[in-house]
Amino acid sequence: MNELKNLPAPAKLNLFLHVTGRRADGYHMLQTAFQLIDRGDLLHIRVRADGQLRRSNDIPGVPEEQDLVIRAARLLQAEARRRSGQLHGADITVEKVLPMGGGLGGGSSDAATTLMALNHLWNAGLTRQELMALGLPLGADIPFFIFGQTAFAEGVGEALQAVAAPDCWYVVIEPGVAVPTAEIFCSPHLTRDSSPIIIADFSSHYENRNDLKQYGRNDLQQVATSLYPPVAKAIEWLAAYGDARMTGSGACVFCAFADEGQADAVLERAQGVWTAWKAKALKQHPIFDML
Ligand SMILES: C[C@@](CO)(OP(=O)(O)O)[C@H](O)COP(=O)(O)OP(=O)(O)OC[C@H]1O[C@@H](n2ccc(N)nc2=O)[C@H](O)[C@@H]1O
Ligand SMILES: Nc1ncnc2c1ncn2[C@@H]1O[C@H](COP(=O)(O)OP(=O)(O)O)[C@@H](O)[C@H]1O
Repeated sequence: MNELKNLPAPAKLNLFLHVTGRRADGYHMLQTAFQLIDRGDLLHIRVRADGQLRRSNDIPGVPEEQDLVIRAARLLQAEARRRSGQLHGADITVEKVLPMGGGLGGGSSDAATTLMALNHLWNAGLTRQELMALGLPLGADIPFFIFGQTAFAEGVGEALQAVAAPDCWYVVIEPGVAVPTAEIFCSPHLTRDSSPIIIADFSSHYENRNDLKQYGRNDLQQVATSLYPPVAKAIEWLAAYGDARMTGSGACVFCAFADEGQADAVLERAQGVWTAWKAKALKQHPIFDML
């Protein structure tokens, strides 16, 4: 096999996100729950015999050399060469569906899908753990996408444990602004001292409830909403239907619904007001069934 088409790179939602401290290097310690959803980018990959790595399409605002997909492929190419002596190449097409700077982890998910697919196509033989470690320096969310199940995460997001979360639908609003992650973490107004929780608190919250009131909060939300008023407006609008909150460092906002019909009803009201869509919670990364 030398080609894989329609490879899924699903989005994530941060069901809650607490900032518990700051490391000496300035990076923030987090506790979060990552949820995969059934909306995402699509990748097409074809192996090249000449050892070159190329992106086959243009992504406005993301030059080829900065694309996380190409950077991830280069890391794996070097590691595979170290192990087998062979120089592999590929052409990679990325069909972007997810907004950039949306807190949906699109770039990280594209990179994770690239690592998993190329490991398979090149027969590079890295374990899942090795792929997670390879991806981490490119983005803290990449290990989660390779882990591929709903997860409780600590550290900067790389210490992962599988957890059960509600089987539900989400309505997601794209407020129409891109929020740079660094700007939120740099803010002097950011709360950085949330008390650490234990994983059982998160799990029992969902076990003991019939409603979909979400666990904890997103500590990045206050800073993001004060810098980006459309994010605040989207939360305010969606909060009429449930517990609305921001994912990651924003800008996207989401709310959980027990069934698809409820999500459809909210989407109908959003028409003409917001760019919004629904997505189902995924139990597992859809690429696992393809490789
Ligand atoms: C906030 C989260 C939550 O899932 O997701 P997004 O909203 O970006 O999707 C992630 O932790 C995003 O991690 P990552 O993807 O590595 O963030 P980057 O955009 O590379 O980080 C940009 C900058 O934000 C700061 N940063 C990032 C993560 C972190 N735990 N502490 C930080 O202080 C650093 O200054 C870093 O240089
Ligand atoms: N393949 C890619 N897709 C999206 N963004 C990318 C990609 N490669 C690099 N980037 C850069 O990463 C930034 C963050 O994008 P993204 O991961 O989509 O958002 P977020 O981190 O808010 O979830 C973008 O603004 C862009 O500059």
